[in-house]
Amino acid sequence: MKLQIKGLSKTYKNGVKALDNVDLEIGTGMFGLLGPNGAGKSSLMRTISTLQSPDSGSITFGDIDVLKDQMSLRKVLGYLPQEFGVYPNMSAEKLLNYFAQLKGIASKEDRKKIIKEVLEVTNLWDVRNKSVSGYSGGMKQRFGIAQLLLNNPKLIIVDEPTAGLDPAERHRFLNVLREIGNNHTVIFSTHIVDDVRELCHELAILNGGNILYRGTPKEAEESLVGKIWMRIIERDEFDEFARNYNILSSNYNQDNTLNIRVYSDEKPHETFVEAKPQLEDVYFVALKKDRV
Ligand SMILES: Nc1ncnc2c1ncn2[C@@H]1O[C@H](COP(=O)(O)OP(=O)(O)OP(=O)(O)O)[C@@H](O)[C@H]1O
Repeated sequence: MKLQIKGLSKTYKNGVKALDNVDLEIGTGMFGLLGPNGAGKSSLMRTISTLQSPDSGSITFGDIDVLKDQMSLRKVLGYLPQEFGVYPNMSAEKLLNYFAQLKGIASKEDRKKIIKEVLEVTNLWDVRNKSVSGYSGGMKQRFGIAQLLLNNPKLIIVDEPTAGLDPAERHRFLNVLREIGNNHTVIFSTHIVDDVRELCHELAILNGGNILYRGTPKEAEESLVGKIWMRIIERDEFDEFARNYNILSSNYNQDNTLNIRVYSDEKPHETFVEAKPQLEDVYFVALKKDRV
């Protein structure tokens, strides 16, 4: 089912324009919403999830008019907010049983079946008898996915789920999402470029409430072929290079030198070599252009 967002705007009471005439179309699969802190990702996610209202615009999911018929959307929605709050001292299995009852799954047999399924999908089956309050950050995030899968949602929204996870936990979490993305519409917000590169077949870059880019990661990278240039400089040369070139990113080498990546339509200087564009370059170019 397709999610269609048109002309969505939101200005908070303090005058911050969090969403500025956002148009976005999202189909089945993993969709990445990439943007820095404060870009408006959570505002967009909360609006789609019917937790807050926009000032103007429309949202439809299939034939559901999301802003008018919030209940219909909630029935098919699975939402994992940025902060899930505190978990009680209860085993994962018991807690899921409780959530399943809240979600109206009346038959004990049905609950048992779906709970087994969601524990297996999220790789928590072996630790189902352990208390969720004692889970690691990554396990808690996977539990968050398990609970939202209970009512078999058609639209899944996860807001910055990998923030604060260690690399192994992040990897495990992304694998779970990848599995789910095969047959659901999943919107996944993050400020981590690698999350999107590894996982999403389509992405949008959001900043200042505006969509700066919309397409596939591959198209995004191809759009910068011949425009990304690299060279190694000394650390203390950085300021001078920053004045003369459009530096997108710089990384330290072990010997105190820096690798810089520069955006330019032409070779900026004979000392630069052409680099293969990466999604991270696309992200920085979009943010830089937005600032000009
Ligand atoms: N309830 C609110 N009242 C006032 N301003 C808000 C409110 N919620 C968010 N904002 C502001 O709106 C802008 C967008 O915030 P939002 O939380 O949507 O961004 P985000 O991309 O999710 O960033 P983060 O990752 O930091 O949460 C920010 O400037 C934020 O300070």
